[in-house]
Amino acid sequence: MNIDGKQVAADLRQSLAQEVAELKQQTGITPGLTVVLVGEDPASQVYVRNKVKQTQEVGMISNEFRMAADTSEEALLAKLDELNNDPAVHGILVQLPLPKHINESRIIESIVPEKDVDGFHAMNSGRLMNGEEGALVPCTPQGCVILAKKHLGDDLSGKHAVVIGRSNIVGKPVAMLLLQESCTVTIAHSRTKDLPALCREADILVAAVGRPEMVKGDWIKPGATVIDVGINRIATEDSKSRLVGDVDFAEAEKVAAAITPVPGGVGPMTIACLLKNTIEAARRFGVRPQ
Ligand SMILES: Nc1nc(=O)c2c([nH]1)NC[C@@H]1CN(c3ccc(C(=O)N[C@@H](CCC(=O)O)C(=O)O)cc3)C=[N+]21
Ligand SMILES: [Mg+2]
Repeated sequence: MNIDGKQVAADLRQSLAQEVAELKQQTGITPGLTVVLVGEDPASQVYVRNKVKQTQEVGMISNEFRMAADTSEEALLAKLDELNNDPAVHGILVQLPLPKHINESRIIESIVPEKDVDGFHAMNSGRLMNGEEGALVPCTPQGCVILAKKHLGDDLSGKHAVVIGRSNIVGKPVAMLLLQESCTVTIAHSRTKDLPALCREADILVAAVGRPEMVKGDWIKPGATVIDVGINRIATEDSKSRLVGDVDFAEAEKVAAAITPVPGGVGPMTIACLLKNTIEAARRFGVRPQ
């Protein structure tokens, strides 16, 4: 069975539009999301365009700043300082990866945690790790858990979740969320021994490695729930390209009980959860207009 992330994301955005309308009516605050894009990567530009469109569709304010690829770290920090202090901006997203001459973690830590809608700031990741209230939680991991629950129901307790990938953006935070759901969590990575055998133990398999179709059908336990985070563009014979996940979908769908497709799985959920975080930030920290 396919888990239809596109549909789940559309449903979520519809309820977010309702929340935005209520927040506006009750407080006069319109949630505002600002995306900062450094450089000209065409894939990033498509992604930013989708984000802008969907932000506006739910009734939020969308702003976009494009800076040249050779922008200095100081110039980017100055821009973020301005956005940190702008009361109309509730969420700030700096599109990653950044050009090599810019120190990514320095940039992430310079966003005030209250506006860090990616949830990458140490204050937010620390709160997530400590199980404290009030963390802004990374978007893709939130999307993964929502999609897993779509198939399995709200109670994930006792399930063995295997997460392949240990990035700060997906692997580590999704593992923390699944632990919070009382799963038994294993984090696997490039040095893991006998990865196929480990994956075969998983009730919930989250693939977040960025290697096209790496996870094969015989890595999957019959009846498992497979969440494919990978978005890999590969060349096709007709010299075009197509998107594939980290999971060999054709093989895996025969074995799994449920699997997220690529495209139309986790990707749309990431954007919907970004909007959700921005509304949350506006609700908690937004200042009523005078
Ligand atoms: N600070 C930061 N935060 C991010 O969340 C972030 C980032 N930087 N850098 C780039 C990656 C990538 N990413 C995607 C999100 C949604 C889709 C998405 O919606 N994909 C659609 C279709 C894509 C297509 O057709 O090209 C899908 O999977 O169905 C893709 C990619 C967020 N990222
Ligand atoms: Mg890795």
